[in-house]
Amino acid sequence: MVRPDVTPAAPADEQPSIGLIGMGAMGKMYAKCLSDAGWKKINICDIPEMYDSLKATYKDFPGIYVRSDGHHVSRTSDFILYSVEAKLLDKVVAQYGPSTKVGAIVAGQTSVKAPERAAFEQYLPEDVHIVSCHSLHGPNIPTKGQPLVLIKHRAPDDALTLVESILRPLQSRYVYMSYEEHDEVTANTQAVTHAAFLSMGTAWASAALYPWEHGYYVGGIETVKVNITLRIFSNKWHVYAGLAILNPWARTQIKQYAQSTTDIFKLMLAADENGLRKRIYEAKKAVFGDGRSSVRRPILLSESILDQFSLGKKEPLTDGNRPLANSHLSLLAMVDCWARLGINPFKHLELAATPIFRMWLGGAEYLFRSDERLDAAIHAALYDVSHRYDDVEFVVASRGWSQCVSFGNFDLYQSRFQQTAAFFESRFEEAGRVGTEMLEVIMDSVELQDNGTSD
Ligand SMILES: NC(=O)C1=CN([C@@H]2O[C@H](COP(=O)(O)OP(=O)(O)OC[C@H]3O[C@@H](n4cnc5c(N)ncnc54)[C@H](OP(=O)(O)O)[C@@H]3O)[C@@H](O)[C@H]2O)C=CC1
Ligand SMILES: O=C(O)C(=O)Cc1ccc(O)cc1
Repeated sequence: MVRPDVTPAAPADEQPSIGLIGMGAMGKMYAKCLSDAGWKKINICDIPEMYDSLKATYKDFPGIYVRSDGHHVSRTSDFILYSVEAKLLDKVVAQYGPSTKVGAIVAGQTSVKAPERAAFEQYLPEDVHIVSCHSLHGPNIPTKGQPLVLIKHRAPDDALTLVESILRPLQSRYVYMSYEEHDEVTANTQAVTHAAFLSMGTAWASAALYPWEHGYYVGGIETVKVNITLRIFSNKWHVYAGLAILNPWARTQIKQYAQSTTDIFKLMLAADENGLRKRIYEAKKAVFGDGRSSVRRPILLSESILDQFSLGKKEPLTDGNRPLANSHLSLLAMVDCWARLGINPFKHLELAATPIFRMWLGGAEYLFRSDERLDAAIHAALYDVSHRYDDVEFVVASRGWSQCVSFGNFDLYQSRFQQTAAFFESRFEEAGRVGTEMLEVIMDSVELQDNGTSD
C-alpha cells in the first residue's frame, strides 16, 4: 500500500505507479514534469500507432515506460490520468476503464467534466476511486502557481492526499471543486472568453484583414486582442469545441455574449447615445461596482508593458496626438454579458482564472475603470464609422459561433475554426512566442502586486 504522503524521494518500490493515457500536449507536459521530479514508475500510452514514436521520444527519460495500450497502463498503475479529446473520452474509458487495477485512482484532464463524470460512473468498476483534475492553463505555460482543479468525486480522503502528493511537482495551486462547480465556473470564465476571441479571429479573417498590419490594432489592449486570438487559433480545435459544446452551462453564456454584441450594435446603428450610455454604465456598475469602494486591487494591465508585445511593426493610427478610438465592441459586450448573467468575474479570478481569462478581464477593467476611456469608446461606437466594417463582421461572427455551439455541431465547429486558423497560420510561431512572453510578464507583474512589492 502506497503512503498517501509519499514523495518522489521515496525508493521506487514505495512509489505509486502513475498511468498517463493520451500523450498529446497535456500528457507530454505531465510526463516530463513528473519524471523530472523523480517519480520512477510512469506508464504511458497513446493510440497503438504512436507506440514506436513514443518509444523513441522517451528512450532517455528515467522512469517513463511506454506501454502498448490503455489496458496495459490501467492494469499496472495506482493513479491513472486520461488526457484525451473530450469527445472521445466516453469511447476510451469504455475501452480501458474496466481494466483499471483494483483500488486505483482515476482522473481525467478533460476541460469539461459532465461527459467525463458520466463515462467514469458508467465504465469504471466500483472498486476504483475517482479523483479528477484539470490544469487551468495550456501546455506551454509554466505550471508553477497556476490553478489546478482537484475533484474528489468518489474516493476516501487518503486518495485525494495521494493525488496531491503525486501532482505536487507541478507546483500548481490546488483548487477544490465538485464536478458541477467545475463546469459552471469554466463556462463563466473560459467558454465565454473564448467566444469573444474566436469571434474576433473569424471577423478579421472574414474581412481578410491582418489586424496588426493596418495600425488599428496596435498597442495597449489591442495587443491583448491580437495575441490571444492567435494563441487560441494555434491550439487544437477540439479543446475549444469540447469545452463549449459539451459543457451544459456554456451555451447559455455564449448565447448571451452574442445577444449583448447584437443589442449594443443596434444601439450603435441607431446612434442612440442615451440608450447606449445607460446600458454600458449599468453594466459597469454591476460588474465593477460604483467606483467608490474598491474591494480589490485592479489587474493593472500597463500600456507600456503591452506595447512591447505588439505583432504590429506600424505605429498605431492616431487622431491628433491620441490613439485612434475603437468602439471596443468585444469588451463592451463582455461586460454587458457578465452583468446580464449576474456573473462576478472577480470571484472567478481569485479562484480559478486561466491566464487568458485573466488577460481578458484585465482588458475589460482597463477600459471600464476609466470614464475617459469608456466615454471615448462609446463616442467611437456611436459616431466614428472607421471600425464599423470590423464591428459588423464581429456581430455576424459571434452569432455564428453561438449557433454552432448551440447546435452542438463538432464538424461545423471544426470547419469554422480551421478556416480561420488557416488565415492566421503564417504568424503562429511568432504570435506563440510573443504571446507566451506577454502572459508571463503580466502574470509576474500580478504576482508582484499580490506580494505587495510592486510600488
Ligand atoms: N491543450 C490545452 O490547452 C488543454 C487541454 N486540456 C484537456 O486535456 C485533454 C487533452 O488535450 P491535449 O493534450 O491538448 O490534446 P491532444 O490532441 O494534444 O492529445 C490527446 C491525445 O490523446 C490521444 N488519444 C485518443 N484516443 C486515444 C486512445 N484510445 N488511447 C490513447 N490515447 C488516445 C490522441 O491521439 P489522436 O491525436 O490520434 O486522437 C492525442 O495524442 C483534452 O480533454 C483537453 O480538453 C486541459 C487543459 C489545457
Ligand atoms: O487559458 C485558456 O483559456 C486557454 O485557452 C488554454 C486552456 C484550454 C483548455 C483548458 O482546459 C485550459 C486552458
